[in-house]
Amino acid sequence: MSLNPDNDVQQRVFADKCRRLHSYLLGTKALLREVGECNRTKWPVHYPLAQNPQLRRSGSMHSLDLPLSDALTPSGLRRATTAAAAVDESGVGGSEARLAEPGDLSVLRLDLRLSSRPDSDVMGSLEESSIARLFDERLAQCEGHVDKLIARVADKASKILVTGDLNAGKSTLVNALIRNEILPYDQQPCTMLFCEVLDASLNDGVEEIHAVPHIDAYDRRDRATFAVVHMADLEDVVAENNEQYQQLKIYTRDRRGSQQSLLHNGVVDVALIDSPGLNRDSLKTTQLFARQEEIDVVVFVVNAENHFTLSGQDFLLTAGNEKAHIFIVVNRFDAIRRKDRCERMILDQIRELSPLTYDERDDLVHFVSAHEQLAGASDSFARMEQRLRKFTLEQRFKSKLAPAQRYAANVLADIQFLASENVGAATRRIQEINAVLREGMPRYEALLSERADSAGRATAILDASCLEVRRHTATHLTNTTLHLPDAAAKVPYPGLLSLWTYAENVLLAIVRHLEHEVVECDRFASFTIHHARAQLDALERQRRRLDAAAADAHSPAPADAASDADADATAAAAANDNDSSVSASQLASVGSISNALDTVQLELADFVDLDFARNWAALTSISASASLSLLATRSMASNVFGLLRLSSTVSATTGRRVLVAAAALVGVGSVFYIVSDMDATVRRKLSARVALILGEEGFVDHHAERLATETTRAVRPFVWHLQHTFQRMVEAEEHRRADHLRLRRSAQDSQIYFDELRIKARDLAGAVRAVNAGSMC
Ligand SMILES: Nc1nc2c(ncn2[C@@H]2O[C@H](COP(=O)(O)OP(=O)(O)OP(=O)(O)O)[C@@H](O)[C@H]2O)c(=O)[nH]1
Repeated sequence: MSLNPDNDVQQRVFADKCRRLHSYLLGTKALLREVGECNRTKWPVHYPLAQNPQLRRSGSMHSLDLPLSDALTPSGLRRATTAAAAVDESGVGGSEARLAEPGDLSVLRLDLRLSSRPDSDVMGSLEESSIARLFDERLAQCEGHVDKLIARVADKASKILVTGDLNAGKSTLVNALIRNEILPYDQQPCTMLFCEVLDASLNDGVEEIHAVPHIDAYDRRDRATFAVVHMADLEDVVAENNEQYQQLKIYTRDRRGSQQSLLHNGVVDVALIDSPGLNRDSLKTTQLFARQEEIDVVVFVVNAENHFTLSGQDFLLTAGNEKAHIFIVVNRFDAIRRKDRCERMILDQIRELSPLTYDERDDLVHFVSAHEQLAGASDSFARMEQRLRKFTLEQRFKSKLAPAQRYAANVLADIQFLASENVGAATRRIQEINAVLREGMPRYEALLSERADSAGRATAILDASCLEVRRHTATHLTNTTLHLPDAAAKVPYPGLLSLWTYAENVLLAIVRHLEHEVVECDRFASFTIHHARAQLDALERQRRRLDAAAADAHSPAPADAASDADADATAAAAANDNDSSVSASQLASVGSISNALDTVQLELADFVDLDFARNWAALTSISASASLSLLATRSMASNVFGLLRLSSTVSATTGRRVLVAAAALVGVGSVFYIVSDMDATVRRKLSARVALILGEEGFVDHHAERLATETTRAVRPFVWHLQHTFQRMVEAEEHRRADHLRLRRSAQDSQIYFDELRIKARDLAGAVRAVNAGSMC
């Protein structure tokens, strides 16, 4: 039977609101998941530390003055002044500072109860990554809660959780509400597990008690999922559960009609859940905190003799995150002597803890005696019962949907707030990166130009050194081969009898002289190499100064100091290698001279010079009477043939005499000349032969090329080293720039993402608000 003539319409409207809210809750969950994904993989969500007043004053936290920040939580959606805020103002919140400012977070606030310091101080000491991790956990919790809300909105039944401090009279109250003393009660704490009281019609009309070990697996039609408890055993099971059962399902019958009964009311299935006292133990209390999230209506029972305990305050603050309205029953009021004073004090507490409940205190706060009601009718109890019925059945939006709407709105407000914060953070990041890139550009350009300049100069030093060594060696050794007789002339002539030894000594002296001159050329090459290295060292020092300046600009740590040292060691090793390779090459070259000349064998021709053309003057002085026709010839053989021809043209006797005399004269003169000029002949002939061999062997070109190559090998590692280190500097700078560009790209993406997120959250919040405008305040 309907409570209202328009009941069907109301039911349809309510069902439509359920459907819409259900879909918006799914949207809210999707946004939470999106933010979590972004926080984990793309951009650790910047968590505002605005709680610290000093930081806020310094302007280093929220950038509320950013262009996009005007799109912060719309005033209509901004959560009502939270109970948390009230706690801060009153100071009854203890040492755990709560958010108090309208721009602060509520649902997504990281509740760090690590110490007695305010949250902001704790946050300040945390790494950004730790905050991101904590925030991720918070998002997951929040998503879990939204899941529960989705289930609650989808569930057509209404659940009323009766909770409060130990011994406040919760069980007595439930009994009074169903007019059946089914739940055990006692002066000492006795409720050890959740007892859900349902109408027997939900169990096919059978009054029965099911003890459920695993509530998620419970199925009333499957006896394997519960144990039936006899009425006589109920007290024992409730009082001494020993964790055997998670919950009792008590199916009972309220003999009253649907107009009076809360359980079978003709509108909606209702379950009354009696719970263990709040401060029984921490496990039970935690379960209770978690349980209230699945519940539509919380009836909070306060012992009038004790007022609100700390656990009670804490519970109300937590529940207040989504339930703006909490039904409060101040029980055992009969035991209070100064009722007005008690009432005033408790209402004062409620005003601080749940302002919206306080605003509707006539409907939501009741001072009763459940005990008296059980003993007989009580007006105050009847009034309370009637208001609870109304709150649960007629104001179902307020009791069932409004908490979900409020929670979703708070989540969406938090997302908008965080999105704006992160748009600001991303904008600041982009500006910082732009500044760094701008400042770094001249340095980068200078580095590029310095690298090009140094590379050009280093290559020029190398080329000039090689050219110099090649030219010097070619010139020097050419002169040396032209003046070999001068070297031979230094060998003392021991006389005709030691002529052979003299020739050997001359040959040796020529070889020694050549060796000496080659060594001279090597020395010149070494000098040139050292000179080139000194010039390259100067360039390297200049590069290091540049590197140190760059390192100063980027970080206090010296850039690539270790790797530079390695590179220096490599260059030094290469240089040493090349030093030794010069010496080895030098020895090899000297050896090669000896070997080439080893093949020079002394010959008779080295001692006799028959070239009369060149020796004509000497011969004429010795044999002035010789026939001029003989002088026209140029070789010994020609002389002989000339003599033979001459002898045939003169008369026999005279001619023969003259010829014999002339021949004798020439012969004696020639022999005398040959003998007297034999040392010069040896020097000349051997020098000429050696020069000829050296010419054939390409001696000058070989050494010019060899030393030029050696010079290149010795100098080039320094050039390479310089180029390499410059290259590394440029690459390091380019990596830094690439990193900055990547970070800027990421910040730009985040800026766009969070701006879109803010708009999505704002639109969704508007839709959530529109489900039942006015129900959220
Ligand atoms: N004077 C008076 N006593 C009451 C009232 N309601 C309950 N009691 C007594 O208070 C004691 C505790 O009542 P319970 O209903 O067991 O309280 P509870 O909050 O369920 O206790 P736990 O579940 O153990 O935390 C019992 O002795 C009740 O008889 C009341 O309105 N007035």
